[in-house]
Amino acid sequence: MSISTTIIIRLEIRKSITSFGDVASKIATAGGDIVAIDVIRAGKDVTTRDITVNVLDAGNEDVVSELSEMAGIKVINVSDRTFLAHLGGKIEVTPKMPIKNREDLSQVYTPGVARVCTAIAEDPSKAYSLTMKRNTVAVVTDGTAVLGLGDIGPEAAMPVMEGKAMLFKQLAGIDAFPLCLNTKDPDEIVSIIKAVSPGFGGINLEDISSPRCFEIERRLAAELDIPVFHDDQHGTAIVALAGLLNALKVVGKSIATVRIVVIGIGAAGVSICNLLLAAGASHIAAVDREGILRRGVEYSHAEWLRLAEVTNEEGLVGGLTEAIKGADVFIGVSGGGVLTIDHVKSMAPDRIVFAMANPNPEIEPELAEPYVRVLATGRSDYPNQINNVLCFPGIFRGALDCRARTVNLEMKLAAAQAIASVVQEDELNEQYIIPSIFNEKVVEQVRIAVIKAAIATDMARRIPKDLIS
Ligand SMILES: NC(=O)C1=CN([C@@H]2O[C@H](COP(=O)(O)OP(=O)(O)OC[C@H]3O[C@@H](n4cnc5c(N)ncnc54)[C@H](O)[C@@H]3O)[C@@H](O)[C@H]2O)C=CC1
Ligand SMILES: CC(=O)C(=O)O
Ligand SMILES: [Mg+2]
Repeated sequence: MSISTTIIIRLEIRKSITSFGDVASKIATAGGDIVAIDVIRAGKDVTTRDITVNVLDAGNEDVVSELSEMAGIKVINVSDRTFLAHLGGKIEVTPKMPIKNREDLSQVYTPGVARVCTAIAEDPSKAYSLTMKRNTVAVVTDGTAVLGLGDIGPEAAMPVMEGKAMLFKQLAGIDAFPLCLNTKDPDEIVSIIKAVSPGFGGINLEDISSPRCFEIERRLAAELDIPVFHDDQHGTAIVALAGLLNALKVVGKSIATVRIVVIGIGAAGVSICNLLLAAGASHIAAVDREGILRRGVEYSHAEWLRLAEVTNEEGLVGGLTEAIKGADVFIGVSGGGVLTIDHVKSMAPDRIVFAMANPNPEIEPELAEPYVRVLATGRSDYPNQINNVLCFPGIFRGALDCRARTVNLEMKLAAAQAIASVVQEDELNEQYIIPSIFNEKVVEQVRIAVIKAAIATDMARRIPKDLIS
């Protein structure tokens, strides 16, 4: 599947030779979709226009080269809106007050700042009130499992981490810093994160490949007293559970009895299986490259050995083809194109398909749609976007506000219920099982649910004013 993108083509059109109508039909024939036209200069014979065109990546060159070959047309420039949005990066640090004079300077900087430093040295917990710590999260990656792009390195991971930081800020008011590490060694990653942790209220691990991600998260959670949350594991699992709870209501089935196939038993897949089991699922087939996980096989991967004990109670042998036959639910967190139409057709009636791999889902939505009752992807350009962005802003807002020690199972289950409950029963339908990330209720409801669960399980170190009863 190609990813559509928007390009802006600046053209000179010599009116005595060709017309804008000819240009428009050439763009359409080459597979482009005109979304905006701006006149830059209108001369007697030559007009200059910026034409904004949606194209499939693969078709990008076709549109431009076809235009270049037209008589009376000169292509001046082509720019890609997505790349333009990334020029110089997407985030910056902004001071909360201006430094206008010497008095301001001596307050925010030396000598005044020294008294504040001394106060924190005497009582380190004051870092929460006198520094940005209480509202700040590190978004840490080693660039090894960036979206479904794989091990593309720490520099190439930056745009995703900057994007996560933007979402933290816009959706939950949290200041998040991307930290892209030039090491894949779990010992080194743990020790770097521990060393930088004093300045942060929480650690969001992102796009660190499995199985290293499990050990890294476990060690950090045990050794740090701030929440450590691997977004690809738990954020994804929480949103998948929320979507599934609502999808099951739409088709009138129960989580305890449905047969669920999860493919891609990496960071996201392991956590999805764990959370679905905790939420009452009892028939899960977990499938990876070595086939359906089953008891008695000596997997090198500790999480697979553990999952093999608690899934696939039927002892199914084989791969996706065998697992999906008669299944009610497919959840994909593997890679693009793994699921075929024949797989989908072999499922039970009222099929639920969550094809969540990014940027390309396990099956093209247009192909699957005629055969499924509920379809969701991880992308923003189709209905039912099951993406961890519905979770991480709210879960960290809640965890930071109650100064949670960790994010435990109860808090995760509460977050999933909260996301699901944003869609009211009378609004639920096949096309609307999960709220939009722009639905303002999401972050607030997740925050409240997470804080309540943290208080109930003794994980909260303070109760925010609005929740003191
Ligand atoms: N929609 C969402 O919110 C999220 C989606 N994802 C997507 O899920 C995918 C996996 O992400 P992670 O778990 O972080 O990566 P990961 O690298 O930890 O795990 C991927 C797993 O999928 C397996 N896999 C890949 N291709 C397969 C195939 N053809 N058949 C069977 N197994 C296969 C790999 O062996 C590996 O175990 C990526 O495409 C990612 O973009 C991940 C997190 C959130
Ligand atoms: C959404 C996300 O975190 C991922 O695809 O890795
Ligand atoms: Mg991710």
